[in-house]
Amino acid sequence: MTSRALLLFSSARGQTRRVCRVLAAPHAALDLIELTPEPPRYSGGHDVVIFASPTYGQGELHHVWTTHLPQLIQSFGAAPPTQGGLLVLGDRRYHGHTFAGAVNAFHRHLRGTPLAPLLGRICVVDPRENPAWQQHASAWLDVILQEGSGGPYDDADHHH
Ligand SMILES: Cc1cc2nc3c(=O)[nH]c(=O)nc-3n(C[C@H](O)[C@H](O)[C@H](O)COP(=O)(O)O)c2cc1C
Repeated sequence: MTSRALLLFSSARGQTRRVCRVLAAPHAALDLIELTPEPPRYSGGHDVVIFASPTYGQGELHHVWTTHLPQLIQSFGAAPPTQGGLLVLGDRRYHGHTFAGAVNAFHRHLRGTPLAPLLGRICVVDPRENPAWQQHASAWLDVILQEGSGGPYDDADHHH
């Protein structure tokens, strides 16, 4: 049985949407779902769960996450994912003091919950400043998806 992975993202101006689409494109077993102001209806069935948010409001999560995280934690907590991670977008050039502050916000919300393991794999992306963001974030995603499939970490090495 193949395991399914979920990349749940929000985006106010389209950058996080673009990044998530690019990252998800090569992975057929990765469901890409956008979190919107409407209450999310999570149906379950994912072994791997990744949350992605841009940073807004002086180092905070995008408001859609702040609104829905408590309910999402409950929904996912019933059958917590075995693997996961967090993807955070920020802008170091114009928001240096609060750069990628959504990471801290995710920490405040998820620590002590069944989704706390997501805090173990965090990827920060600043596409304007780092032209190599795709390489960096794809490698991060590959590690999570490989772990989720239950295969040994260095399995790929044996196929070359
Ligand atoms: C009003 C506003 C506030 C922002 N605040 C921060 C911030 O505090 N820290 C940060 O790193 N980036 C901040 N950003 C940058 C966004 O996180 C970045 O542009 C991101 O790519 C936007 O993603 P989106 O297009 O998916 O909404 C801010 C952007 C805007 C427009």
